[in-house]
Amino acid sequence: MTHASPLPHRGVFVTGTDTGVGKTLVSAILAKAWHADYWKPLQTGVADEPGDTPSVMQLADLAPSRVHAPFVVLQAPLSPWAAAPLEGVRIDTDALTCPLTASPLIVEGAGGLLVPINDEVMMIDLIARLGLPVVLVARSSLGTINHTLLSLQALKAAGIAVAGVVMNGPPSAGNRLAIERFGKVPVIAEVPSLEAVDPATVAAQAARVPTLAAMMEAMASRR
Ligand SMILES: Nc1ncnc2c1ncn2[C@@H]1O[C@H](COP(=O)(O)OP(=O)(O)OP(=O)(O)O)[C@@H](O)[C@H]1O
Ligand SMILES: C[C@H](N)[C@H](N)CCCCCC(=O)O
Ligand SMILES: [Mg+2]
Repeated sequence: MTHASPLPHRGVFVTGTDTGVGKTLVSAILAKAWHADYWKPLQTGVADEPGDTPSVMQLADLAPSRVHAPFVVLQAPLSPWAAAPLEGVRIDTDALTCPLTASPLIVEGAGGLLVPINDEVMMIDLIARLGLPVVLVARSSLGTINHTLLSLQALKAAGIAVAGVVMNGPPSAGNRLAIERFGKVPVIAEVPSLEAVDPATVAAQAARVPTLAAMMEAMASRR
């Protein structure tokens, strides 16, 4: 497959304040909303579950050609740094570049920003190298202010553009206000607790997110 880093307007990197915070659900919502392709380059934990790629394909109802195979798939439900040596794998992040796509691309990370990929490279370093702006997924509940502001601080220090935060879980106006005020980034969507996570509920949430162009224009106007 031919790979090249896409231009910034060509998509986003979906990261989170933690593992299990809702990155895959939000990636499916954004892929549906923006008619985007999806790529999870570093997939761990397939000993326990099929992985995020088939989930997004099903939830966003994506054709197989819109879903790009991971760069590395590892069995253990651990960071890539911990899971790779268990299988004798060395992850060469220099060889890791975005697939060339005709549509915008949603790239989903593994865990949060300071998850190690190998002895030298962390998730945040990979994001910086791929050059896509970030959508940060955060829990809506108590404790999220600290986790979200720490993540935003790390992104700012690394010079990574942040398109916005998605808050996942029961809406909290107070937590949203704190994140927007102290983080100086917009909350672009609030995804409530869904009774079912399926293509219909994903489509309903997709109808509520801003367009990719509007989000990118707003980001550019903040610079
Ligand atoms: N708003 C929500 N309503 C209902 N269930 C949710 C919601 N958000 C996430 N979940 C469920 O919580 C679990 C974890 O979410 P998800 O897989 O999206 O997390 P993740 O950040 O992608 O994790 P990982 O770091 O493993 O990639 C999933 O079973 C998902 O369906
Ligand atoms: C297996 C799991 N679902 C994720 N893909 C990997 C999360 C690694 C998190 C590491 C950590 O922050 O402690
Ligand atoms: Mg995921």
